[in-house]
Amino acid sequence: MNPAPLSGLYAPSLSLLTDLYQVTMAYGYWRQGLQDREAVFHLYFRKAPFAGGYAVAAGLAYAVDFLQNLRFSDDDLSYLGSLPGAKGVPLFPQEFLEYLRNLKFTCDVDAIAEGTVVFGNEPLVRVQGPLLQAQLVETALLTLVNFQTLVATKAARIREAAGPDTVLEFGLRRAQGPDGGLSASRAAYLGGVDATSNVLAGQRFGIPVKGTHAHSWVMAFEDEPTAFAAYAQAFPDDSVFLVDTYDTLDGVRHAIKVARDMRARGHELGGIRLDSGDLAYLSREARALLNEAGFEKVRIVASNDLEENLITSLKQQGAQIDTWGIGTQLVTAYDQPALGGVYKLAALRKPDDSGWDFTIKLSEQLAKTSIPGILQVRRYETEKGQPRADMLYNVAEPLPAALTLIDPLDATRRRPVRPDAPYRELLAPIFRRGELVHALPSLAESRAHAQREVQSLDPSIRRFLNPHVYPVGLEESLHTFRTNLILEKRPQRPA
Ligand SMILES: Nc1ncnc2c1ncn2[C@@H]1O[C@H](COP(=O)(O)OP(=O)(O)OP(=O)(O)O)[C@@H](O)[C@H]1O
Ligand SMILES: O=P(O)(O)OC[C@H]1O[C@H](OP(=O)(O)OP(=O)(O)O)[C@H](O)[C@@H]1O
Ligand SMILES: O=C(O)c1cccnc1
Ligand SMILES: [Mg+2]
Repeated sequence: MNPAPLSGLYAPSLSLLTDLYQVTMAYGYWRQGLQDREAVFHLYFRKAPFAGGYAVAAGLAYAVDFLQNLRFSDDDLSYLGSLPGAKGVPLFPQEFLEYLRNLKFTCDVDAIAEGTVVFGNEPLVRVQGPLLQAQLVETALLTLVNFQTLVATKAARIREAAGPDTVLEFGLRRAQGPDGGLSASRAAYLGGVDATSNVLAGQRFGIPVKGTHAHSWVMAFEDEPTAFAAYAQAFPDDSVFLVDTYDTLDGVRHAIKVARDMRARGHELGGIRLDSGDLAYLSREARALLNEAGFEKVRIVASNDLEENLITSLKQQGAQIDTWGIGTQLVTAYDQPALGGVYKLAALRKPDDSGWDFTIKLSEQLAKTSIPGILQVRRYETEKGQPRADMLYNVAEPLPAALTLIDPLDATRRRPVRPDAPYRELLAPIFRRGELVHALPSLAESRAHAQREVQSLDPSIRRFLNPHVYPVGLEESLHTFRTNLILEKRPQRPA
């Protein structure tokens, strides 16, 4: 068989996109007769990435595709059946594989919409259903949501720095492989860039595709003016010249010369691109040369290892750049290459069906101790829609009349909730008993939602340096329950 490594990469029916231990646990649960015990898991991260104040949720559309197509094919089952245990006997017996063959995803899934701003400890996805199934999907959900949330957040930061300028994503060549490149282009667009150079992402997701040309184009001709003229011949109305192959300001002069010829033929040069040197100085000089020659509308594109802090600095230096091309730093989330999202068991139906056992993972660090319950995130907002504070609460327990938020890391930090405070609930039903019950928005709609969401945050939470910490609290009765559960589970050793 000749494997076609790319063709299936995004086919969402990747039922073996998992860690082996999910399948071994599934078999173990099945042997114990625990496969259908109702369980609740939450997917959440603990700290916003890039030392920032927020994250932009992304990846849900991929997760939905994955879950909708969760079915073990004959190929999947024969592969699992071929796995040997230590003594050479198959790791998984045939009866279990038959069980998997008939397995249908029947869980309830609630999730926060893509593009919504989210904070540490908030479940982005909640899965409730048969223990075996809810466990089995852990790894896929994490890999689909972690990376895209990370890149969407990076893109939102770059958008913040660029303000109204155009931002182009140029990352495919430096991405973490083809999947990294494709899902990064999607997440970057969701998070706020305007277009991508990645043509496959354009085709698959409808993202606008844009680009200039490389240094090799200039090097392939006898001199720079000839190269520019040749490009203009091919693209009389869609040319952006890369001017820094030999000498940037000479390059600008050559671009102006060709732009004059273009204008004489009824066409206009779109822009020039700077890809090295002092981008602040060179862009100012280039702008002056272009304006003097009557080319005020020719855009100045900059690229070269840019990211949000450099963009901010260049703007402070008076750079005359109106289009930012960002590759490596964006698609690899260079300064924080992974979001540490986790998936934790938070509730199990009691064996006699008389209610829930809420479960907790203890840790030496309170920050890593999980939150028990069947959680919902309630976002309190001002009348103008500015988020003020989020409350995590257990939907399986009645809410008291008077609500207080308690910081999960410092129980002395409390905020009473005004009884009339407007709010919205962030987790919305996506699947009910395995059926999709939610019409997913288009990528463009999620992108517009992300822009509104980020803009609605107070600037103190959006800033890059030591952002203000957005308040996320546990509802008081949840806090009390969790504290008591920690005390109950933690061994009390005598001093
Ligand atoms: N005015 C500026 N202030 C701060 N950083 C800048 C400024 N101009 C450029 N930079 C950044 O400095 C870094 C190094 O720029 P430099 O011109 O040395 O590029 P380079 O990688 O050496 O160029 P080349 O790609 O031609 O080798 C890049 O990340 C670039 O974005
Ligand atoms: O810098 P990034 O944000 O990753 O943006 C993409 C980079 O890719 C291209 O050149 P490449 O890096 O391949 O060659 P160069 O470094 O010689 O310009 C382009 O000219 C940018 O510099
Ligand atoms: O179109 C461009 O200018 C481009 C595309 C990919 C990488 N760097 C630049
Ligand atoms: Mg480069």
